[in-house]
Amino acid sequence: MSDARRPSTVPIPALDKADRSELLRALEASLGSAFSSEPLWPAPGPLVIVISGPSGVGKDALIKKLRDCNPNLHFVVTATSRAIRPGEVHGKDYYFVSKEEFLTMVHKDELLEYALVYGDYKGIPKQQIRDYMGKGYDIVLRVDIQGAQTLRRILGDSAVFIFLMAESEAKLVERLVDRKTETKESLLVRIATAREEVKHVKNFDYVVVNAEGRLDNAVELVESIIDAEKAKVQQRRTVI
Ligand SMILES: Nc1ncnc2c1ncn2[C@@H]1O[C@H](COP(=O)(O)OP(=O)(O)OP(=O)(O)O)[C@@H](O)[C@H]1O
Repeated sequence: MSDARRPSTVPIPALDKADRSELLRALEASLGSAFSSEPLWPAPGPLVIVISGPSGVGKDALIKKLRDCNPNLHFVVTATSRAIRPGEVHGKDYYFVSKEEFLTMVHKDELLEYALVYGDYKGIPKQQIRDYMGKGYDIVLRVDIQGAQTLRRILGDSAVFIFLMAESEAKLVERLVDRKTETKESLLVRIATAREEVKHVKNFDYVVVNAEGRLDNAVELVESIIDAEKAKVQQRRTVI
């Protein structure tokens, strides 16, 4: 502030002699208002983060690690009509429902997005997202590329879209083969689909390479993306 605007009647004590609170009071009096302790910038609102990528790239593996270290993230549990795989837990990995139950959810408009993927339905329950956003959680959605494209149409730029990619096609195929969950037919479909899917990366906001043996780096990069998004001046605001 220029000297011209400062009321000349308020004396500011010498900086090397005055105690801190005396100095602060004098500065306030001199400026004509008390210093506010209110935050200068509002806390960022909840973020919706969409993580996608080809089958076998490591989406589940990455999400498992993210979950361990980020209690403020809510990982949306997708409803699916596919059969449960060994080790999977109902209500944690997916809500495993019958095709009939799934179609009832569709008719009741309870899903943000749904699709038929490799013969099975997968969909995102809306209410779960609303509940957790209301509690201040950031939301993580794990969807295939087709789902990410639909979500982009629905959510536009209000959500953050991250494409998870392997370092090479060869490594992606090795991972799918080593996982031992696919038949010969479904392997071929997934690989052919992955070749097409990589072309959609341009519709995403970020790409994260999940290189062999370097899952931790991919997790750190996703965490950094979330931090950066939280620090943006123009915040994304999602309404579900
Ligand atoms: N960085 C990595 N290095 C080595 N193996 C990995 C890495 N990331 C994931 N994997 C392994 O690759 C396999 C495929 O990963 P995952 O099941 O997480 O893929 P996904 O993208 O969720 O696949 P889908 O869409 O078919 O469910 C798993 O066996 C997983 O442990």
